[in-house]
Amino acid sequence: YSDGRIRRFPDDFLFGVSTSAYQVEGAWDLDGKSESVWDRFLHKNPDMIADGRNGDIACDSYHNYKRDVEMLRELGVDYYRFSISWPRIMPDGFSNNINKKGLEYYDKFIDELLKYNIKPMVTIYHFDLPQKLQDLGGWANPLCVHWFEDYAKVVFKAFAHKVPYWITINQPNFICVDGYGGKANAPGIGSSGIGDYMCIKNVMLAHAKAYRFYETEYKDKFNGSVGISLAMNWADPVINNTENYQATELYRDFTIGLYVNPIWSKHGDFPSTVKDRVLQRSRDQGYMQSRLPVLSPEEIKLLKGSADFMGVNHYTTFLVKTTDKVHSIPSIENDIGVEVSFRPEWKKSQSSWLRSAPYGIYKLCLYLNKEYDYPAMIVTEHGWSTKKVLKDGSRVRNMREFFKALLLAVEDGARVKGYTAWSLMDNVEWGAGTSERFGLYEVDFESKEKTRTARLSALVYKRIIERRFVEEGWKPDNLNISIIKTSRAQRNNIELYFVLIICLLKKIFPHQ
Ligand SMILES: CCCCCCCCCCCCC/C=C/[C@@H](O)[C@@H](N)CO[C@@H]1O[C@H](CO)[C@H](O)[C@H](O)[C@H]1O
Repeated sequence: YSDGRIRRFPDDFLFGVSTSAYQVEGAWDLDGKSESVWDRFLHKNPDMIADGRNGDIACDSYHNYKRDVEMLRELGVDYYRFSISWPRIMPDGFSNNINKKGLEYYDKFIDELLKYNIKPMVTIYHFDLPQKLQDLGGWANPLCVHWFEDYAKVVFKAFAHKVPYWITINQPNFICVDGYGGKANAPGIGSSGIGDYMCIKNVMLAHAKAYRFYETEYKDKFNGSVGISLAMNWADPVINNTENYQATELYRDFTIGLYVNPIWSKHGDFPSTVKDRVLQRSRDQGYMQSRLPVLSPEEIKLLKGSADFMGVNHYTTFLVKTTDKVHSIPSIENDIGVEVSFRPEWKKSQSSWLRSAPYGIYKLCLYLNKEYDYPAMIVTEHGWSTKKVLKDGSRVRNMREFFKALLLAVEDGARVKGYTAWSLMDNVEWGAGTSERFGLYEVDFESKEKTRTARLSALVYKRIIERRFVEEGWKPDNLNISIIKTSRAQRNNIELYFVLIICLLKKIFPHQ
């Protein structure tokens, strides 16, 4: 996936970085914010956090947001993807109680971004449900679709005029499979094979409701783009025989198709392979109905076409093979019936689930083009974890190789419009605490100020954004980073002023 040729990023390709509220903001109970499911989960289970650090303070971006914007200016990014915390805006979860101070925080933060021509890309929901709604069933309760719609309405009303890019929901699979099916992520319900599927249906519908609301109320006025971010790691068969090939296709249908099909496929709905498999397994297990809830014709219609872009969160590739291993019953794992692994030669990161296999993005893009007719995509997350180290050569290598494969995919027809590095800075990696560092900037969590320091990867990313191609072997003299150039938007403005001045001069002195 790299033929040695240098490819340039298209002129309209945008670069950004990403974080989420729980992972960076801190101020967990300040200025009227209420408890989220992640606050509750990690407060109740401190032993589950790898290094004991939860999101109570995190990077303290609530107080350090100006420094965060300064870092974005140092990098020279076009946009910043961050999320809004539902319990900060609506402490009871419902629209009857809007926290003015919460809205004010995001308003001044967005203004700070706009001041420097950095476009906000807002994720409306990145895992932090108000605990009060969880007490009513959370995403397993079909009413959560309407609770989320109301929350989205409040956020759109407040910021639609300032925000050009919206992501309704981040990674339904992480919310549902890990949080409702499993116990390792908040809210840790552990209803595998049942609660996870109920949650998936509700989360997908909640997304569609929010999309339709923006489409009706704000699209004409502000012409923003609204998408959804989906976890899309690539999967290949361990050995290319028919059995493993079919198992891999089914694995993709369960991990990618389940979320992509309802929005981007021609006929909408969950993939028939998934519906058939869960129905068959459910019956075998004595259930009278499928554990996967049905989407009604109206719901299929609501979901179909409900996104302006596909947010692709891509980190790695898994190798798939069929298995006799007994997964718990019922469970999604048992419904799929496979085992995953990595090639031993793929470089390890600091996270057990993440190895470097950058070719996966090329294959993923071509797969999405074929299956879903060339969707418009934005890579809304891609990154690499290390220990606490400033010279992060492994992140630089992984990023450069990824870009080469991505550019090849673009040349071969992928409509990828932007790339978002995860993450701007080290943050609270959910249950892993701060033991897995994903930041382009290192954060000193011991310091009161949560001091941020640019890593080697920050300088390399900055250079790629400036030059718009990957310079193999380029190294900075040192790790100093500063704001040395105006952003691309500012440069465009300067060019525009220049043209206007020339026109004006020509008018004043027509014969010169
Ligand atoms: C030979 C040993 C084989 C081991 C194989 C391990 C198999 C693991 C099983 C699958 C687990 C999948 C885990 C994938 C997770 C990512 O897609 C997910 N973490 C991405 O979510 C985003 O992650 C960011 C960094 O982790 C960040 O936390 C962000 O908030 C998330 O949106």
